[in-house]
Amino acid sequence: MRTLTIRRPDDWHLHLRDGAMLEGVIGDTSRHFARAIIMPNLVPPVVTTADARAYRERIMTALPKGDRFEPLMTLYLTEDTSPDDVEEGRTSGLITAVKLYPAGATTNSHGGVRNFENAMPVLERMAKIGLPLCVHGEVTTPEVDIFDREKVFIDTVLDPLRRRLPELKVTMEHVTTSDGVDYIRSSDRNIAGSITTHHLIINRNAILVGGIKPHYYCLPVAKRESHRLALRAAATSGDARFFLGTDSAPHVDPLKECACGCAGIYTSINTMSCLAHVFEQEDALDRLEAFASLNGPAWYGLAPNDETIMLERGEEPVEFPAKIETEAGPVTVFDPMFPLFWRVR
Ligand SMILES: NC(=O)N[C@@H](CC(=O)O)C(=O)O
Ligand SMILES: [Zn+2]
Ligand SMILES: [Zn+2]
Repeated sequence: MRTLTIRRPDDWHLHLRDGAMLEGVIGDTSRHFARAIIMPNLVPPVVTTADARAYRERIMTALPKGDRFEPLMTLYLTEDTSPDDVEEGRTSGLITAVKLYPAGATTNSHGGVRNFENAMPVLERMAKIGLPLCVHGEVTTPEVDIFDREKVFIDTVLDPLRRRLPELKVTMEHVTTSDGVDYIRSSDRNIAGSITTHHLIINRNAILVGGIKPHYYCLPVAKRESHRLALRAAATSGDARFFLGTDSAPHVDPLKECACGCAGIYTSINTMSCLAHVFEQEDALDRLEAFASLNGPAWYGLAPNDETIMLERGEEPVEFPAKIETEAGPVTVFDPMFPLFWRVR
């Protein structure tokens, strides 16, 4: 049996939701991950430091007894966000990043930023105090094709913003294109990118071939195969600017299996098995630790975890449930469409 021991991983982009869903999913993260950046797109969103403090308490209450897990809180940037509140959140150690959703870009993002001019005072303060901005990098202009929205965002929003505020640290979250990978690679500082588990595994065929498959629909939407290959190359390269952000985003099945299904894929439960499979396929198992456990903390200025986890590759496939049952309803688990042999011991 092959085994691989790595530092305990962290998830640098996670949706835990709230209430019954939070209770139903948090154990799948805390079982393997020591820390996670918690997305603030609740209804209503987490906009102030006080909101984030209260949400953090709800997360800690929902945590299974005995699990050690540190939620790294974020604030949802609006045009009314107060620079002083953001700075206080940072200084008190509560806030790890501020999250930018272009208005209407994705699930629960209607309160996001429409006019960047109005967000400049906060962004300037963040640059000054070294607080990273996490971005959902897609434009929402109706004329722009959904498969081009990441590239157009880089050209028309992200790059101009970074030229205007070169000291701002920006995490380009859930990078899905070779354009995103190239942009990060070509910049010498203050930018990094997270990559999801599922974008390393599926391309857009998974959503559309052989019938419409809502459980492979997420935002940014999976792109063509050449982009998936670019993401794989980036993730397995060891380049410290790329790290894991699962973007595990649970929705109950009725909200996905309908005429207007929500975006989001649930991967917390089998991410480490999927990643070990991908890195093995790429002959890069020795770089899994950098991607899942080292590059992220380095970017966020934190120490890697002291603990380790052991992955082992068995002869028989590991079975994961097709769905998890939560008090909010069933949530379908990401199916990579190949058997998984690696498990976390
Ligand atoms: N990734 C998704 O497809 N959905 C996320 C939102 C997001 O990260 O854009 C969600 O909150 O459901
Ligand atoms: Zn997003
Ligand atoms: Zn997300």
